[in-house]
Amino acid sequence: MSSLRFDQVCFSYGNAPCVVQFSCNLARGELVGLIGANGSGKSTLLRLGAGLLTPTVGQVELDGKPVRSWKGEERATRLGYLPQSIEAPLPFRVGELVEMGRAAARKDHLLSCQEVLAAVGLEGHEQTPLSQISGGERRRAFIAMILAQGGKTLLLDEPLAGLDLRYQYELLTLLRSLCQTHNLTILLSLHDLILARNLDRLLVIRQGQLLADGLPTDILTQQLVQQTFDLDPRFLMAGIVG
Ligand SMILES: Nc1ncnc2c1ncn2[C@@H]1O[C@H](COP(=O)(O)OP(=O)(O)OP(=O)(O)O)[C@@H](O)[C@H]1O
Repeated sequence: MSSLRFDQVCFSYGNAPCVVQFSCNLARGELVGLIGANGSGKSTLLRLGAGLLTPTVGQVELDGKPVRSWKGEERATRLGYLPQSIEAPLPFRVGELVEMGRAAARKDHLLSCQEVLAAVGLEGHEQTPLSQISGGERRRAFIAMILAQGGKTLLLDEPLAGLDLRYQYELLTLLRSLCQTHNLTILLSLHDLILARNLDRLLVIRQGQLLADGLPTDILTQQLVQQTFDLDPRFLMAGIVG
């Protein structure tokens, strides 16, 4: 059974179509990247996956049931969602944020507070106010909260944005090991095609439609990248495509 399934999903903001007949199955244990130009619909797809938006047509299923039919706490124990923007002023400390994630977790949650903070490189920062850490550190604190929540399906909107190279690779390594050892399903949007080559599978979208779905080494061709981003064919892509 797939963990998350999009079945012929369409979505419009008002009269403007944003997602067009999008279908895919995400299996347990997969670390999947979502690639596309600005405005192509990545965040919208992740919000549909999290049940924060309702498809105009089609269905999104989480663990075999329509995602929105899982109620509040039940959904929170199954699914973690990291929004793209986490700018809200928060009068909390790092440890309190992580505890909020744990409050939603089941008894058999995956990782302790200490473990998730160590995993994102914020050990010893439990008492630090969120207002006193950098943007990249704040993103890592939110990722720690989502890991503490213990859901088996994670939808992460640009989790690597604003992280320096070390933490980008450390976070990817952590996410990969969670997929392998705890059978998590992770769908994350990203813009860096070199980092994307480290994922198990990529979904490439253009104007809300699925252009390609497969292994990074198979699908990241010069032609696909040019089509995805409307690039001038003379643009040099050494190191980006396989
Ligand atoms: N709340 C909204 N109301 C109306 N239109 C929206 C809304 N949110 C997004 N859109 C539009 O839907 C389209 C897809 O937006 P979305 O944020 O899903 O793209 P994205 O691929 O995540 O972009 P980016 O890479 O810039 O984050 C864009 O044209 C955007 O303007």
